[in-house]
Amino acid sequence: MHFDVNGTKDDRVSNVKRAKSVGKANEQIAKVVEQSISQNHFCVALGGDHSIAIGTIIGHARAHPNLAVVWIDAHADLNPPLASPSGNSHGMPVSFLLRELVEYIPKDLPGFEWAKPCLGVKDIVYIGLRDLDEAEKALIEKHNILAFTMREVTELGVDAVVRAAIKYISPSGTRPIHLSFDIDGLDPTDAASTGTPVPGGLLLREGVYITESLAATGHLQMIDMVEVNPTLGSSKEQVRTLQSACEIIGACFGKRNRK
Ligand SMILES: N[C@](CCCC[B-](O)(O)O)(CCN1CCCCC1)C(=O)O
Ligand SMILES: [Mn+2]
Ligand SMILES: [Mn+2]
Ligand SMILES: [Mn+2]
Repeated sequence: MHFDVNGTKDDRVSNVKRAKSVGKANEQIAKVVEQSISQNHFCVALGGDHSIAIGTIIGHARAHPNLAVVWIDAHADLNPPLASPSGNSHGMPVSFLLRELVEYIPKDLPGFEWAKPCLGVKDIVYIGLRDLDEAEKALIEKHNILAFTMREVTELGVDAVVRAAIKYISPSGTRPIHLSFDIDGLDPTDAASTGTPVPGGLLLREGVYITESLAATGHLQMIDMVEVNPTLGSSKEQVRTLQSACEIIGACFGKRNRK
């Protein structure tokens, strides 16, 4: 039995663990992000669970409806609630954001009454994928969602991948960009202190390069830096993970290795 902050029952509903708390928290996050972006701030959301991207992206889209999203992650986070193998909301956020998936979202989810999808499948691109569930593979295939897995990153190289990603989501080069950066998109050698690490990820150097390239468009508006869990791993791994997160956030503000 789980309870929310008010001590009322908050159990698994339609296979979403702690649905009410997750929904209500994201409702607040969306309000704060919308306000911050509307005041022309560059917004940094620190997590914590990747489920916060439901709030950050819906909030950002309220201020900039023409939003495009770059999702850096070992995972697609695309499981509709009833297809999730774990019931963990951090594996679901993208399914709540895509208009084409609205039919898969349970209508009666407590706390999520406010959450309306704000992206089309062409408005998002993945980089770093290497651990997908069956439903996610099927949805990516069915909706032709652009995904550069670690295989493509290795084959094409990070420069070609990020150039292709930017060309795809912002051909005119003027669309507002939201970077949702799951630290587990990086290789565990650079980010071990996270809940679901997966070997064979992006090097920190590649993560920095992708972020710098997005910043160089002049239209990167916001970053989610999520799934950082400094309670996991050795102290050395914790320091390394936090250092990597800071490097990526720093890269939002321009080149790091200035000559
Ligand atoms: N796809 C997973 C992991 C989600 C990771 C969330 B992220 O990206 O925010 O870190 C994994 C499900 N997986 C199924 C097979 C057994 C191990 C867990 C899920 O629980 O949905
Ligand atoms: Mn998580
Ligand atoms: Mn994630
Ligand atoms: Mn992940």
